[in-house]
Amino acid sequence: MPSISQTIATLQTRGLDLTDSRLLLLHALGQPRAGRAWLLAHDTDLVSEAVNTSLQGYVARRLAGEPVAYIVGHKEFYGLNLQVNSDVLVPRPDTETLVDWALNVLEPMPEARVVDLGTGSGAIALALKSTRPALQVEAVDYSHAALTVAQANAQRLGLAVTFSQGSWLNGTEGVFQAIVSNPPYIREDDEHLPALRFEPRQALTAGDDGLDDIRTIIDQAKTRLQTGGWLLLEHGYDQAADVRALLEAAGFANVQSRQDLAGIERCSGGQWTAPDL
Ligand SMILES: C[S@@+](CC[C@H](N)C(=O)[O-])C[C@H]1O[C@@H](n2cnc3c(N)ncnc32)[C@H](O)[C@@H]1O
Repeated sequence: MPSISQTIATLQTRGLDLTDSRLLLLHALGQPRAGRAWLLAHDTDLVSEAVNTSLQGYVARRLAGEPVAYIVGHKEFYGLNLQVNSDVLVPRPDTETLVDWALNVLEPMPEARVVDLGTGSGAIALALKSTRPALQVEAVDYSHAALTVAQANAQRLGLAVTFSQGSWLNGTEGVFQAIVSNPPYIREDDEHLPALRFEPRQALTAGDDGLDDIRTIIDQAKTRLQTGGWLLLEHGYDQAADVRALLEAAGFANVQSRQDLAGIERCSGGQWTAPDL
């Protein structure tokens, strides 16, 4: 029987990166909460035949392109361990930029009412609530299946977020101090879609230019933000100028963008200062 360190080395020779190799092995070993330190402390332990059989199944799925988060059933986002399945987008590290920006604009308003549109696994809403417990956080998704995942994450983490089903702001009532969303923004003919085939299509695409949902959200937000309230949107790597133009055309002020971890403008937003329409 091979040891843990030998098994990880073998997985890497088969084309898996080190992080995925460790995550899949921990999953096969029934140690979902353990990490690199646990593996190092047990590096000479032997991997049983039964564990290895499970592991080979996981490796085959990963090599076929399935995200490792779906195989192991969880993903870390903003320091939270979120459970995920194929009903929700796998939360991306880049989306933490949007959370940082929202927390920044909400700094003077610790008890603000804020909504996360298209919450998926609940990632953004739960990150906001866990960092600022006094915020009144709501979250909407069109997908019942996604809401089931998000609600389970909220319950497990003990975070009081209000979830509702609906289409963008139609799932909510009243006005907000901030509206935050990572909506679908990929073009229907985008060449990268095949690589994302394991994730729900309704989480990914938004019309010919990828901006259909962003247009809808901007239009709805105009009557659902308190004066001075912020609309903050994640978008594609080449959409910042278009999203800023849409926000400005809709009457938003202080329109600006934020860069992701790779230095690319991936979030844009503005403040609603015009009179209600
Ligand atoms: C890109 S995913 C973002 C998921 C999560 N917020 C995140 O950042 O990981 C977009 C989400 O929007 C949801 N969605 C798509 N159309 C919607 C609509 N009309 N109203 C509300 N949510 C919608 C999808 O179900 C999906 O969960």
